Amino acid sequence: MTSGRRAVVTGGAGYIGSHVVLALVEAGWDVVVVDDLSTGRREAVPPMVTFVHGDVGDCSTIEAAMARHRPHAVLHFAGSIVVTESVADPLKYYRNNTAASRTVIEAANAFAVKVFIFSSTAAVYGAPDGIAVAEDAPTEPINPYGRSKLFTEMILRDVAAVTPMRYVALRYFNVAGADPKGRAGQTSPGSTHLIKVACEAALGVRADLEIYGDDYPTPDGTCVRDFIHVSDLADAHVLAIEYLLGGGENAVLNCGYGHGWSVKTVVEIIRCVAGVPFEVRIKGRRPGDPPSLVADPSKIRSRLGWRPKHDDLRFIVESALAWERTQLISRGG
Ligand SMILES: NC(=O)c1ccc[n+]([C@@H]2O[C@H](COP(=O)([O-])OP(=O)(O)OC[C@H]3O[C@@H](n4cnc5c(N)ncnc54)[C@H](O)[C@@H]3O)[C@@H](O)[C@H]2O)c1
Ligand SMILES: O=c1ccn([C@@H]2O[C@H](COP(=O)(O)OP(=O)(O)O[C@H]3O[C@H](CO)[C@H](O)[C@H](O)[C@H]3O)[C@@H](O)[C@H]2O)c(=O)[nH]1
Repeated sequence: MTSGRRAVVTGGAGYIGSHVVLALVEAGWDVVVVDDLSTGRREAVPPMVTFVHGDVGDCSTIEAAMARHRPHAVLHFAGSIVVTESVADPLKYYRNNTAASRTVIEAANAFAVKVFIFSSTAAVYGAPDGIAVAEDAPTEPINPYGRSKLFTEMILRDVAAVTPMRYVALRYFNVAGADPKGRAGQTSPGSTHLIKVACEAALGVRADLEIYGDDYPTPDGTCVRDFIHVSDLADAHVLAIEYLLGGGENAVLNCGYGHGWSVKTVVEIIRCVAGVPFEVRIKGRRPGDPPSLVADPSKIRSRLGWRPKHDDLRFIVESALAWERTQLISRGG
């Protein structure tokens, strides 16, 4: 049964958005997805969810969706997400992440939406020291992707200061894994994410895995990241909406578990869980990669009461592998 509350979810046909849509439907929300399918898939949107095909950077598209559906909340996932691409084509990122977000925020405001949840990123911190980073750490992004998201956080802060809109910007660390019930997973074509790529290598979809740099100032020389299961992240979104509806103040919150794993360790765990010794090649550093990014998650725990259920890298990998196997079967592999 629905609660009569409606959410517009931009980018809801993508990896994270599709998991959040499932969580919202389970929480009783009516959901409208607006997505241009540039990296998302129509099949990722469940049948009970309204789908609008269009670019959220186009004000007539997003305004029409707001006018028609009059949402109580907007969750804004749509965007471009590849750090190296942002280095090569910064204008794409300032258009699709900053300018398009401005358009979505403007449309939400025009239709008096009071609750706005934004997909931000740990990339806003740049290259912090190896210690877990809290939200009040300096924001000094080292790539256009991180800057394009930080600008949107700034727009939100300025707009919320003079309107009734309230927002939560969630700074995701490295999102991985798939829905434990097998209903959703990562499908973006040509994904560059470590766990996705390594699972594809383990299943023979790719010839090998390249490790980008083993000369970083980290314990084993490879980069360190804080991997969060996508379903725990989805739960954080539902809690963030409830928090704002309950009168919570604007907030910027880290989404991570608070411990880091090196690229080499992740690869070893994937080899072990998959039971296949796929080939790994050490390559040079990838442009835009910080050595270490680990969250201090104290604030999201205290502010939202968020308690992750899947803080276990083996479980994350198992769910990602299970999803990849279903993709192989559906492709007839
Ligand atoms: N995956 C991660 O580890 C990670 C980490 C930090 C932040 N994020 C952020 O989370 C959000 C979702 O990321 P994801 O991993 O699900 O990526 P994704 O590529 O799977 O999803 C993005 C979705 O947005 C859609 N989209 C892109 N531009 C659009 C536009 N202009 N209009 C309408 N739809 C558009 C795509 O078709 C896709 O469905 C992004 O904003 C990303 O920056 C992701
Ligand atoms: O084939 C690969 C893929 C990745 N890596 C390494 O694995 C680490 C993680 O890389 P990912 O591409 O999986 O993720 P990023 O840390 O680059 O970025 C991810 O998390 C960020 C926040 O931390 C951003 O939000 C971004 O959208 C999201 O892609 C990096 O050191 C990268 O060099 C490899 O060695 N080989």
